[in-house]
Amino acid sequence: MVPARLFSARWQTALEGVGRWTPPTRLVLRPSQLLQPTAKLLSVSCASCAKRQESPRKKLLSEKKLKRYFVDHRRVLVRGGDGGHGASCFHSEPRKEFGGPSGGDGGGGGHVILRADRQVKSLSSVLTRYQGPHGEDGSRKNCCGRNGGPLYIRVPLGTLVKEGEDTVADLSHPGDEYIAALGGAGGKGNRFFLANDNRAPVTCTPGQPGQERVLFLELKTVADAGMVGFPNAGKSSLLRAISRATPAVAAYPFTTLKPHVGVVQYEGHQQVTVADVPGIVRGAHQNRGLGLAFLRHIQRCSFLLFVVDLSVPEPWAQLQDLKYELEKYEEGLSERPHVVLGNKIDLPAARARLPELQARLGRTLVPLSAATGENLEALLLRLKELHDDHVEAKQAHGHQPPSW
Ligand SMILES: Nc1nc2c(ncn2[C@@H]2O[C@H](COP(=O)(O)OP(=O)(O)OP(=O)(O)O)[C@@H](O)[C@H]2O)c(=O)[nH]1
Ligand SMILES: [Mg+2]
Repeated sequence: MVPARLFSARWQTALEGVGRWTPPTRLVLRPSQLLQPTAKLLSVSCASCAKRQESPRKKLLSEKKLKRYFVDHRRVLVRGGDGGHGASCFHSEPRKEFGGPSGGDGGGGGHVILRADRQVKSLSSVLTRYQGPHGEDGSRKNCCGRNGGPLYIRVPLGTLVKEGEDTVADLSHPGDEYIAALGGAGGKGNRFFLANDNRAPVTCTPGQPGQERVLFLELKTVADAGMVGFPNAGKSSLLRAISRATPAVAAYPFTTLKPHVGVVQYEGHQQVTVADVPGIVRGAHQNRGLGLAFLRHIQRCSFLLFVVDLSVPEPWAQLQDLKYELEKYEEGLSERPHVVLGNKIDLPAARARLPELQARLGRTLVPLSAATGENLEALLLRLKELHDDHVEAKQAHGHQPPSW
């Protein structure tokens, strides 16, 4: 309650006789605010003067900065390590002048290996060229050179490895590995060529050069559900409402510049991952807007959540456009199991358009409001249904993803 003495006598007289009056919200002060000046004046508390000790929190990056750190494709030159050369020498010691050939073999060069790692979120940490460790040369006294160890490149889950037009690997599970470049074999020392008819070979062979390849790494976000919608439809707001992900929300188009994945938790530790990808505009398949770069993130999702803004004049046209763009990008993409989320039903204009869209779509439509949380339970239930159907289909196909 606000103490009466806070208002001046002039205010009090002006307000008398007006009837019931409630103070405007900006005049309402919280008790902590009222006490603050007194505490400062008296300065009796050491604690108030002490520097506030807050636990260090991770600095939140703006969406623009995140975009800079988020790299979803990379061209990489990988080269395996060269094999070490074989040695050519002869053993000799007092009283054993001709001890025979004793040149050791060279060590093998190290492979360059791509490994899927859950900790890595984008390809920004991947460099443009990698060289595997070389093998050591062989040496005297039959000593073989040390092998070059493997060089691991950590990549995010859902990385596709392409060479030219061909996809050579798909690293979608933690720990998946792909040998990007083989190390060269080590050369042979002259000891290797010792034979009955040749007791003193001088021949030794050089190590093989490592394999060299140019690979294209492409990241496709791996999530169960993908949110597809025009900019400002409320995709990020929805993801915030149903998961603990915190994508930026603002009233201008293209607020989201990189995909965000949120995890929706259900009872029994069941989890469904949902990806919020940047908004899609008409002509996205021709690379308009941020389109093409992010349509590939949708390609990987098992089922889709079309988000339409019910407050715009013709929401069904938005849905048609979205499906058209997906279909143009990849045939059959819009046919995947999906549900249409009619967002912003808290607005009167949206409520007015709801019956018409409901008549067109029937059960596929889930009207809701990310802002007020209205009908979010229906979305969570449908999401679980879609997920369960997907898991069943996967099991029926012997753990193979169903063909769309
Ligand atoms: N009234 C109302 N406003 C909403 C609702 N959901 C989102 N908004 C508003 O719509 C605007 C856009 O929301 P976002 O969540 O950023 O939309 P988006 O689809 O992620 O947009 P992009 O990232 O640009 O593709 C914001 O101003 C939100 O506050 C809703 O249910 N009701
Ligand atoms: Mg967004």
